[in-house]
Amino acid sequence: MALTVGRRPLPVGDLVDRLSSVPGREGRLTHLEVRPPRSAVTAAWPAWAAPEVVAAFEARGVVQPWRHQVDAADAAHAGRHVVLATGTASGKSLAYQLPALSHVRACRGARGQRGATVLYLAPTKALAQDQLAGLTGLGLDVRVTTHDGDSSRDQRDWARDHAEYVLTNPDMLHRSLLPGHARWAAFLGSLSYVVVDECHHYRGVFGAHVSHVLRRLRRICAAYGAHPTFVLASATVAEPEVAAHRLTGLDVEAITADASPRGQVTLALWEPPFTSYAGENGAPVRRAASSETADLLADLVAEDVRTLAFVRSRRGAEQVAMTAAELLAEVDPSLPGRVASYRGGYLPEERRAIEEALRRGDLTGLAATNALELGIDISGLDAVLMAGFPGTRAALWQQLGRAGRGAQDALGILVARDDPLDTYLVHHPEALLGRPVEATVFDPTNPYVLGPHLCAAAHEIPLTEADLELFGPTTAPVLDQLTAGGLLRRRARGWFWTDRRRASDLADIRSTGGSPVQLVEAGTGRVIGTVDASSSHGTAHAGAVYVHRGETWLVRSLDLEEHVAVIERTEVDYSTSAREITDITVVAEREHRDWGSCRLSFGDVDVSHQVVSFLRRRQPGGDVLGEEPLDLPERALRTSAVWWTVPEHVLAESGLLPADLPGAAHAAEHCSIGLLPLFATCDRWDIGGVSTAMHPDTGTLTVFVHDGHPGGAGFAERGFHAARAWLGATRDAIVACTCLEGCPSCIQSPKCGNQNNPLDKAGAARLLDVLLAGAPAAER
Ligand SMILES: Nc1ncnc2c1ncn2[C@@H]1O[C@H](COP(=O)(O)OP(=O)(O)OP(=O)(O)O)[C@@H](O)[C@H]1O
Repeated sequence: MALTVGRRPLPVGDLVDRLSSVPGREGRLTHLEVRPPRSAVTAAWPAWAAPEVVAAFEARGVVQPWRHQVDAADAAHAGRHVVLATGTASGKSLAYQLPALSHVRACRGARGQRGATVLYLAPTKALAQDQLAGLTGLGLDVRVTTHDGDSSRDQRDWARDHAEYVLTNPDMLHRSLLPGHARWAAFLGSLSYVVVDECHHYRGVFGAHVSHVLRRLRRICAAYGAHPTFVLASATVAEPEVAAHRLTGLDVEAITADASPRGQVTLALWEPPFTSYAGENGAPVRRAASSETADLLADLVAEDVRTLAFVRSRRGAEQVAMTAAELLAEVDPSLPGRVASYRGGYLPEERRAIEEALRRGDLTGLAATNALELGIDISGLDAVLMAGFPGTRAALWQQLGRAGRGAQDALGILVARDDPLDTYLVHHPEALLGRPVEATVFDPTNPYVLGPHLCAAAHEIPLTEADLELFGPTTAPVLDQLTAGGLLRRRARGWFWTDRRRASDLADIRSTGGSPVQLVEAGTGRVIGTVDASSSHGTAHAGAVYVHRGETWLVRSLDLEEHVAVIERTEVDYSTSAREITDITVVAEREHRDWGSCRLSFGDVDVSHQVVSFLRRRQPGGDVLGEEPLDLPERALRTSAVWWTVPEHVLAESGLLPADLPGAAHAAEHCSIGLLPLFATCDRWDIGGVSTAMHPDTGTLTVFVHDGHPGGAGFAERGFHAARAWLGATRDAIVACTCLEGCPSCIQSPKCGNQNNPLDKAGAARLLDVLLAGAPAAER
């Protein structure tokens, strides 16, 4: 029932009362969900487990394993592929470490020679480091090491020639182990287990890439006579058998009954109040989730509650930490030093130092982006703040799981951002809490993803007809395209890679869009941080304001060829936001449904984007101070989209005036983009949209929502299949919003290229009514 804070137990209920009863905070708490504690169900250690491995776990405080750990370990030991989908801190590591370590030791030669090997894959380097610490902490004589971009040549050689247990990531598998398989033959030929940890992370385009990397791994292992057992783990994956099958191509058994003990988990839903500022077009504006989170963070740190605040953007994380520190300084000058920020783009040593300070308890509060999200075992945290819904219910539980590990109680507060999705969720807790986490969405047949992996596979070992099944139903046509394009050569024995380049370089599995842009200090040449290539036009253009660890920098110039932006320290009272224009053409409709006279379609589109200018906005407040043009190249994208059209005669009968149509379509598009993350496992920034009262390709009013990745990521397709529920929720969100003309909680979008103009709230509701009137009552 109580958080342990210092030596004094602090009941979570009292804490929430204290936070919400501060004068002026009335009405902010919209829902309080309390999940009761649960006690453990244990089982006996399996008879096959090596006694010394059991003893090592016992020495670490595991008196008896939990039921699900034994079930999963038994399945893996018997050679059955298994996915363990139980909660955070439910001891998933033990479930695969027990069979893996037992097997490695059992297969040793008489003189200790390596007999069996294990490959552990994590989506981040930090998580692999964490596993390494856990494994070495067992004190067993097993040769274990990490293999990642930071490993030295000696470490890599040792891993290949001697290690029994290698901890790495899909990127290294793709770029190093698989292309260099001949050197790794002994390791891969004795591979018995492949562990895919945090497997829910492999979604969207990244998921599709990793599914092919794993198929390439299976193929190379088979060539060396190995058929490893796959163990997948995730605290937050829906339909685990389906997701695991799609990821590995194998039949996988799911273990989902969590037998670990859990403390009480309390989740508060919190909505910031309206401010006195007027937003774009005079809209009422709520207080920023980051400002509200900074207040709560300061309150919790002042109470000595160890708190992690997850903030969506890098800039937001900086701002939350800075503001909380300023607020704390007013209470006690010793407190500001107990708060810090953490995000991608910091140098690795800075990140390690902050993680360490949080572990040691030198820091009480940390504002972080999801760079800290995955599985990093920082225990003893009491509370997690989320400045904005983290995009998926899976990520929400994952972030909340950072608090209260073990049987300790935990508090989470989700602070709504001023957007349609968050507003909808804090007022519809059942949409957030009453449903299982969403299925991971990705599309392994995407030719933009499959093609480069087929080239990489052919480079590893020439492809034959027998490989077609492994890579899925679109393999044959994609191979034909690659052959016609001269990338592969067809010979009697199969498909060969004959190019001089490394085929694995063709696949950018993290979709970074190329090399990151380095932010270099003018004068000294010191690298301050990095920005992904894909976001560089919008955030590192000349004139952009960039915040790094509380310091403000101004971008002097951006060199896209050299991937360098030159920046200088400055103090300014404004922020910048880029404006982008987007155009779309239909390439092919793949599927459609008739909704009365309206039509819902899914297919391929060409999207072009260009950042054309940027706005300076006064901070605080956000008033526009001015706009400056930019000369940046257009970027083209062939991707998937879902779109809907309303024919002219329906519009004529709808009561909507022709002049209202652009604003109605635009508003419906914004709100539907805002809500798609509830139905597809994506976030708002993974998708984009275009709307028009008259599109040349359809001849009528059309609203498009498209994936933001080449070849599509599966999100728009999901929207097409869940269209009835998705567009119904869109309509409801617009109608339920209490604003008059539209606001960020319903139809205004923070990434609108047109400064949210025109928007017509009532028109959007009418348009969606007309569209939904023809929709079938029930759809999957
Ligand atoms: N049967 C057990 N009894 C007691 N403690 C256990 C047991 N199994 C594991 N633990 C401990 O529980 C903690 C969490 O384990 P672990 O990190 O493997 O969880 P996890 O399920 O992988 O968590 P996450 O999903 O958050 O990464 C560890 O400190 C581990 O030593």
